[in-house]
Amino acid sequence: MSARLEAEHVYKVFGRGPEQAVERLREGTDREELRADGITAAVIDASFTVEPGEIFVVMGLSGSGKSTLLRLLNGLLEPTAGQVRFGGEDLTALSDRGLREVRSKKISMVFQHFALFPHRSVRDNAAYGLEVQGVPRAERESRADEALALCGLAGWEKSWPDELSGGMQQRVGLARALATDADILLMDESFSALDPLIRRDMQDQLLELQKTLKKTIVFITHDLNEAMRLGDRIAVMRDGRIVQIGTAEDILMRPANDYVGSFTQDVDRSRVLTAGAVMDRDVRGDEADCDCATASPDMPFTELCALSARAAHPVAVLDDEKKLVGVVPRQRLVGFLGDEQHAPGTCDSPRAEDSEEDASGACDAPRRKGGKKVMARA
Ligand SMILES: Nc1ncnc2c1ncn2[C@@H]1O[C@H](COP(=O)(O)OP(=O)(O)OP(=O)(O)O)[C@@H](O)[C@H]1O
Repeated sequence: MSARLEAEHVYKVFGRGPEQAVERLREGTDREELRADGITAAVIDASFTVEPGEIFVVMGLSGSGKSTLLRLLNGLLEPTAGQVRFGGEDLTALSDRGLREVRSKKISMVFQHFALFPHRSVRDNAAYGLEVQGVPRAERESRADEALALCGLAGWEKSWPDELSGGMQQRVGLARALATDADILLMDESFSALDPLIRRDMQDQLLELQKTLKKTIVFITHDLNEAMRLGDRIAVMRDGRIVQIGTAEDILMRPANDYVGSFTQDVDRSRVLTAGAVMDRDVRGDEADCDCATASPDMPFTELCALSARAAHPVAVLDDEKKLVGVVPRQRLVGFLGDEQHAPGTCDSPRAEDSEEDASGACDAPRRKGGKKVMARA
């Protein structure tokens, strides 16, 4: 069973007088002023909740505080102020023994450099966390083999790490984390050392595994594309502070400030946006009621484009109960592919209505409400 992970007003300050430094930060002193005094505010007032089964990505440039935050979450570092709770239990209040217990049984880490033992077989590497827990050999080997199979490594159990490619070695790292059946997976730049194609493959594998495992995952990365691909939600860090928490669409379409906006400029929007994000929600009730193909809110942008190209009118977006929740005129799709952060403006020209229909095949709409055509409103 996964558990909720909560950080509440967490600070981590390195250097002399950390508690006083936190007070100064609370009073408005900025990080640079503290740095001039030889004090580093690595994490400043971080608050968030990671829900069970969620992939929560922490994204930021080098030095923004990601790794420190991760070490606070797994109890390797103690916060200077604030609380980290895991399944409701305050990690900061645990004894050393209690903390070790939580760390070995409930939290698993996957690192960037695979941290495999070269003189242990793949199976023994995958079983390492269980060995630390004192699980008997036969059980740990069968659990390790199961985890390896989940990660696509069935048949490699007896191999040595150096017989495996980088991507496969990282799969062993992932299998080791999964074998312990920990509730929380903390992944620190886990795929950053891999070639782009293998990295993408690992991202797919993680997303696929997560569909059934539903772990609580915190994934650290400096790559926004990776963050957007993996994260149910993304926290963007800058200079120790979390400057925005949101879905990929929130970050892309409603960046909290120019800093976040500047990150999103190179993002391939077509990979991130969905029908729900781009649709016009202002449905008026005079939309087509025909047999043309419709979209669901989570339909990927590229699929929506294909649908729109075949449609004679704006694509209707229906929810699970087949209720109309929005429409997507073709012009709107084009607008969202640019770097505009807002929906395209309204056009009052009566000719706009015709242009969409002219550009594509006819709709044989047998049932148009009140005999009206679908209106292109954007
Ligand atoms: N043990 C420490 N003692 C002093 N300063 C530290 C310590 N650990 C981290 N820092 C400082 O805290 C700040 C945040 O570092 P952190 O490693 O958390 O950033 P990061 O975003 O993970 O960067 P990177 O992606 O390069 O690992 C940096 O200025 C770093 O120098």
